[in-house]
Amino acid sequence: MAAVLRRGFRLVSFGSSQLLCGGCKHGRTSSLSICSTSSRNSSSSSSSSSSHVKVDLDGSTGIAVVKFQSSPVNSMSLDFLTELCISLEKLELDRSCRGVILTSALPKIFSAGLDITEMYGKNPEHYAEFWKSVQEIWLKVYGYSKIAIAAINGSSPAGGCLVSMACDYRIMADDPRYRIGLNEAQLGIVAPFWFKDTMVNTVGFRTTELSLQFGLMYSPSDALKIGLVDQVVPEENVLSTATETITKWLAIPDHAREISKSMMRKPMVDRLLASRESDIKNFVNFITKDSIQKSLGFYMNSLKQRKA
Ligand SMILES: CCCCC/C=C\C/C=C\C=C\CC(=O)SCCNC(=O)CCNC(=O)[C@H](O)C(C)(C)COP(=O)(O)OP(=O)(O)OC[C@H]1O[C@@H](n2cnc3c(N)ncnc32)[C@H](O)[C@@H]1OP(=O)(O)O
Repeated sequence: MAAVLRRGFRLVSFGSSQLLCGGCKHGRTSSLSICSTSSRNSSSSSSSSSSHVKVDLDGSTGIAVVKFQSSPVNSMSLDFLTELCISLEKLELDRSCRGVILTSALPKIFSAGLDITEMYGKNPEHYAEFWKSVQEIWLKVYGYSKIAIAAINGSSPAGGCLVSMACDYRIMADDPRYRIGLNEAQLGIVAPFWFKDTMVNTVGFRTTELSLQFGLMYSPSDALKIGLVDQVVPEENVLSTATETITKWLAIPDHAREISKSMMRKPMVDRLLASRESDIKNFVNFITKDSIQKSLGFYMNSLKQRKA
């Protein structure tokens, strides 16, 4: 595992094509992975669990279910992102896994997006490390060589929406109280170019333009209308529909699907890989501004007051 973690992003030759393969490099991975528990049975199915992520791999189907379990709202902290990245990397390297379903173990929430407390009141070094882990999860999911399906069984703002969009297919629960979208503008922050491009590639330019400027959050039925999700189903059917869907994808020869995916996504992945450092600098400059810190503080208070 340590060797896997030390390795950076690399290109794997596959016939005449090169596929993307990410590496999760946080430098703080070993202590996190030591905390995880895992078991493997005779049919090569396995389960593992760490504090934020639970993984069940069915060796007979090749399908892994990756559940977010970070109470109360699956906000994406540095630890959460690190664990998720390691789990996905392990599955990517596991020959018995052919596809993953990302979903939540918590009721009503897929993910509350990036953990705002990681972007508030900390020092620039922390912001840089955090942003690097955000880049890594996007690079990992968007450039994933295996099939990735989002089973969105709750609200999914901002970073939650980004991770969903980075998957190959999205199935959302039909509860009208749930919302999904890139709402950054409502927090007084700005989605960076790779968030924006991921959305453009999912729903098109005009819809993204309106969504980003207003920080729009969509109900499941509206998300379906604009193509932000591909299917809306009763909540109790989200996981079974995701399993049926991934089974259809599994009928396609892996190499043909992988190369097709890489052909579509590699230019965007390469763009971020080429500008990671400047993107981190932009983020740190932006997030350390007094006015932005003030907006985030105000937003966090409003979340707490809404509850009171
Ligand atoms: C031009 C240059 C550009 C450079 C780039 C610059 C900047 C880009 C920067 C950042 C991009 C960020 C993307 C993000 O993901 S930001 C996060 C956006 N997320 C949200 O807005 C979600 C906010 N949360 C909610 O709407 C609700 O909490 C939710 C619907 C998810 C759940 O509602 P519910 O009623 O069940 O639960 P609550 O009582 O509201 O929350 C419980 C508890 O959790 C805390 N919390 C909620 N969300 C977050 C979060 N994202 N991070 C941290 N903490 C969160 C909430 O405050 C409650 O805490 P407590 O009161 O119990 O202490």
